[in-house]
Amino acid sequence: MTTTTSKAMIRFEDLRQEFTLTGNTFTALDGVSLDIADGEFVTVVGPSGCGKSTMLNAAAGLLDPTSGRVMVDDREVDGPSTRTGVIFQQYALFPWLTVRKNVEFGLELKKVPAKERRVIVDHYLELVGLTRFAEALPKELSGGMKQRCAIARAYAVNPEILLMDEPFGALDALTRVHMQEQLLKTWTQERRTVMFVTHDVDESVFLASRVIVMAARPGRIFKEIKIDLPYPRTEEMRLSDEFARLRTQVWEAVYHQPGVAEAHQ
Ligand SMILES: Nc1ncnc2c1ncn2[C@@H]1O[C@H](COP(=O)(O)OP(=O)(O)OP(=O)(O)O)[C@@H](O)[C@H]1O
Repeated sequence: MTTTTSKAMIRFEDLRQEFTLTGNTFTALDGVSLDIADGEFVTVVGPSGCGKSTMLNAAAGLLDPTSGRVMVDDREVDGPSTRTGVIFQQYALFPWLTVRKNVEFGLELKKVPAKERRVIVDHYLELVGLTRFAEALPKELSGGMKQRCAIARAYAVNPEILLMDEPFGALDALTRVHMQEQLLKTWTQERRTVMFVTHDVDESVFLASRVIVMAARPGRIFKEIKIDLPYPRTEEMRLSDEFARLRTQVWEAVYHQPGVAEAHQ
């Protein structure tokens, strides 16, 4: 399926990704073509193993495509870039650095002056609720707190593109909802382009202006669902009939695909 929007920030062009394991070649992605517009918020959902992370890793420049390519702002992706912030579910922090120093790390690399760094770090620590833990080491934090620290670190360098792979998966339900709201708040203010992989159908609908549903064997785009709910998204919206209708639509596209029910029997 090909989707064309006016100005693509991320463009997948007929991407095919094969992996060879113990002599067997496996096609993780086949014929993936997709445009994600500048400033757009796209979520990617689909059954386990359909290639969601592979697609995100290709956009992050962490893979060498078998054929096809990924373009960012009309340039072929051939490795990681500072324009792109990547947040994984299990994000490794530097264990020897405090929370503050972890968040500050990318800013030091970018040679941001110390005074400015402090303001930025304070802002993002507050955003993720870690102000009181600024001087703690990662080993002193819970899993959810570590993840929030990783998120603050990625946001702090203000990348144009955020690639997020199940970033809130390890958080408790309340923190997760808070982080979704905060992510949308920063996105509406700063309009980064976001590609967000999730297993959670509610999350996919709440965040996105477009949900991409993938199918497996081989991994490919199965359906796109436009989410016409206005921003800012509110708690009332989550409980609305329109949200319920969209959630059902995405749910059916993910779980009523041919072969999905059988794969889980
Ligand atoms: N580096 C790799 N080497 C070999 N196989 C891989 C590699 N990365 C992914 N795969 C395989 O490619 C397929 C797609 O994996 P991927 O992690 O992209 O799926 P996913 O949709 O993100 O899955 P999940 O929802 O379970 O996280 C899987 O069958 C996986 O085993």
